[in-house]
Amino acid sequence: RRPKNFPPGPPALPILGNILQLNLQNLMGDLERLRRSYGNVYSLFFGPRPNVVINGVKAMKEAMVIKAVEFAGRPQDLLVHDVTQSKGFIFSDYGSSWREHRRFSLMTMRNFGLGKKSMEERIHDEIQYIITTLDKNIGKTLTPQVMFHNAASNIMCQVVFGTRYEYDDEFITTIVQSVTEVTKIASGPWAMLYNSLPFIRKLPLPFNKAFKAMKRSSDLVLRLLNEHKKTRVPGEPRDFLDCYLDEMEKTAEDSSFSEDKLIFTAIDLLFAGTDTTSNTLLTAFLYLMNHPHIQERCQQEIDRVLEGKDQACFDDRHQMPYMQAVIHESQRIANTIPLSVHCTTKDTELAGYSIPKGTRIMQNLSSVLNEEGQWKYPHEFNPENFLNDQGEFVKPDTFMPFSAGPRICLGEGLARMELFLIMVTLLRKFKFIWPEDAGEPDYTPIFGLTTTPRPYPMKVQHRL
Ligand code: HEM
Repeated sequence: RRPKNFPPGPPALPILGNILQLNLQNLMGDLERLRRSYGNVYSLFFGPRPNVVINGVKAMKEAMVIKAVEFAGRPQDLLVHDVTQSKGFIFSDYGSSWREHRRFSLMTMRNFGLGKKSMEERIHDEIQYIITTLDKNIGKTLTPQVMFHNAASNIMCQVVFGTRYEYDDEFITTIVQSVTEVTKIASGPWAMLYNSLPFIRKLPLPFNKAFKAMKRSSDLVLRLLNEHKKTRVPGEPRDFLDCYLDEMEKTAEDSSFSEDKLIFTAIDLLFAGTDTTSNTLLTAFLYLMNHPHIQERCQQEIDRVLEGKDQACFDDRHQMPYMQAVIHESQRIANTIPLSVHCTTKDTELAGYSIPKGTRIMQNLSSVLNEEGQWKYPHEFNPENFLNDQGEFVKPDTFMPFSAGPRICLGEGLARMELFLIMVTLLRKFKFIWPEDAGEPDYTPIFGLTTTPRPYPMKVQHRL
């Protein structure tokens, strides 16, 4: 039963709640249908537990920005939480451990050059590997999925482990495969059932594969951590692992920093920073190939601003309003994380409804990124969504692909830098062409924890 003055929603069955009425493979269509019936704030039962779904920018801001702390928790009984043994950072609840780890991670990434030149150099180094791959494929048709995935993963590996890996390296392929497997299970129907029906958790069902896959990853990171411990010089950190080990020595024994948490925080960063950035890049190039006039306009702006310069730097974005608009529009359309799960930290109210402490909250970010009435062209790929009448770049409040409030994406700065430098450098050098024999592009993405474009082919030519 819904508590008093709780957001409305469809009638629910005992034990199962609403799960039989939902497409557990892809919730997005159902969430939109229910929004039309019940409004921007409604509730659904996953098993016996009520979840409040938040849609649209108005309710999203009230929850995530105005009542920030009240909505900043994370549920502690989800599959992803159990798979990371409650030691990860992304799924940790609002509290001192999360706060200390968030502050530490942000500071460490900044010190490693986030927003500064050295991080730009690391990204440019990795771009050279993308260029080599593309150079080898001039005139041929390639599938860019693995290339962008490896590039994004290597940038994170440099930050976290201080090294990049060859694309066929066993360490990185095992981690990437395991993380992909966990992600796939965690966003599929078995995770929904695990999260909804606690009594099935001990049964030998397919969600157990997620635990095995995570164990493979954590064993590998532990191996790397042990190597780091042997070779590190205290006070002279080479990467995130070293910084964390320094921090553990500085802080009291009862602090929230521990080797176990380091392992899962490292995996979290790798996971959070790989699929997200690579899927956004894949979406951007899919649309740019099929909108050649937009691609050409980007290239004209890039050529003009970078004339006489060896390479782009992140500050060049201020001179590139059109490119900025295209990147932001790609992120809007990519809808990379369509849903984020939070939990209330105290009894609160939203849109006039009462929501008790500990209620699961589903933040439908997708509903904001294509909300009618908020965008000039909510349902089409059009950079004009981010340009005013003078052709200047403007970022509406409704642009929330990184979420908002205290749990806003920790890697926003890094992701924005990667997207800008990678897209500008590649568009300057290459022309991206949709192969003549590829048929009509299929823009319908594959739903998951991160939205992925369907695999597609790409042709490249040199421009200069
Ligand atoms: C285009 C790329 C990216 C997008 C669209 C994206 C989006 C998001 C979103 C929507 C959230 C959930 C926020 C919430 O629950 O309210 C999130 C959280 C997070 N992201 Fe990203 N992200 C991207 C790249 C990255 C990168 C490169 C990193 C690496 C450092 C990263 C690290 C994280 C972490 C650690 C969290 C959890 C924050 C917390 O719970 O306090 N993300 N991201």
